[in-house]
Amino acid sequence: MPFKLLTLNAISVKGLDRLPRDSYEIASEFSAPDAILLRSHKLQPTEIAPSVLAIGRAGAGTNNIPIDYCSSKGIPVFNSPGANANAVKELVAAGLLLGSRGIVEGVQWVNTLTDHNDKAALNTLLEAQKKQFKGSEIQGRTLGVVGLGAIGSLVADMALQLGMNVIGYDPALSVEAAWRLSSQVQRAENLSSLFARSDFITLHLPVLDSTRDLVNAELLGAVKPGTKLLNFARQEIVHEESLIAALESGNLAAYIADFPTPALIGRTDVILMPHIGASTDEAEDNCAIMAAEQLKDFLENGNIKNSVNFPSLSLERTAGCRISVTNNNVPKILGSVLSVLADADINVADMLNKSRGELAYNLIDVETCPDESTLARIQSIEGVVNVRLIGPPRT
Ligand SMILES: NC(=O)c1ccc[n+]([C@@H]2O[C@H](COP(=O)([O-])OP(=O)(O)OC[C@H]3O[C@@H](n4cnc5c(N)ncnc54)[C@H](O)[C@@H]3O)[C@@H](O)[C@H]2O)c1
Ligand SMILES: O=C(O)CC[C@@H](O)C(=O)O
Repeated sequence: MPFKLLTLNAISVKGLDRLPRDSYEIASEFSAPDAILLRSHKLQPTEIAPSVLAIGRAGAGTNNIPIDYCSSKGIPVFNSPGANANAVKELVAAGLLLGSRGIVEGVQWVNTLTDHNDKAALNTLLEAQKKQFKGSEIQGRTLGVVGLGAIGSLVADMALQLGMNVIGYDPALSVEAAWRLSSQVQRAENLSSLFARSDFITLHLPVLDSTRDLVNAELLGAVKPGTKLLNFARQEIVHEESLIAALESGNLAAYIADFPTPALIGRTDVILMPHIGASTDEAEDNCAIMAAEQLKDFLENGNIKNSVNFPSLSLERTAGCRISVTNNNVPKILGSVLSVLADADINVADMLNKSRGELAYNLIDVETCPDESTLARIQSIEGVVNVRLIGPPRT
């Protein structure tokens, strides 16, 4: 039986092509899909049918997915870390320039000059008026980067190459991200210090309970007059009322962001883009390919890579059947599962077990495929969230 993949956004064909159509049916409507692939669609628990085994997010942020609900049902959620980082980095470069030169206002003004048919007169007008659109250069200015993961580290490098000084803050920097980071990035001890020392501040962290409204009145009150804030992460990270107050006080000179809201649209001190940070051919392809391949390896082999709620785990296939078991991360459950297999005279050929937070996940390769009643006995063990029989390896 082919796997049924429900897509809830337009997904790049290059990604979908990683799923051979003899093994995968792909559609935007299914009553009982095996997996869901989406981008920014705000997924509600009621949209996740009991048949769903996994969810793939073609992108970085997973705040549009009810992660706790998925974990409670034993559904791994995958994302595509880094796959759209270059696209966002390039838009941040544009944001820095749009925030420091009169580009937006200048282009808008030029577009009003449609009735000026005389070239020489037009030129005289342009030369007389261009002083309105004067800006300043970013070279030599200080950029504060909040979050130094896939995007933040590329932005930091790009800013150094443009001759900026770069200060970074990331309290949970991974070892790999630290290796990627240039030694020229100065470390801020805390956010207040980064906000107080920067001419431009750019946000590259996820929205979590701990980061919602992180940029608040206190931090915005600490900025130097003329500071500009860039937000290509998520609107929820910035407390909107405090942002507007900081703009109105004149302390914060501009807000350049990828997340329009009714209160911000139309302000002259704000430049808003329609969430296009990842909207490039390359990023859409990269994200879709990564998400599709991760879903495929999970559906066909039970392996897990780049999940935001499950441990990473990959076990090379042996010839026979594989069972995956998700359980609460408490003692004795794995022992009970193995006892059920032993009672059914099923020999284990290989196995791997890992945990993350409150969940544990096991792959068990067996020499004979368990029948329905053996699987039902495993499912009935207290603390087992789900059990799945994964057929022999697909060729
Ligand atoms: N505008 C867009 O279209 C677009 C595209 C891609 C990503 N994003 C957003 O950007 C975010 C970052 O993406 P990424 O690919 O760099 O993710 P990432 O996971 O590689 O990096 C995020 C970094 O933020 C750090 N962090 C977490 N909490 C922090 C805090 N309180 N203060 C400072 N740093 C903190 C983490 O330690 C991590 O290093 C995503 O979660 C998403 O919301 C937006
Ligand atoms: O899919 C998109 O267009 C946006 C993705 C972006 O917000 C992300 O978090 O990766």
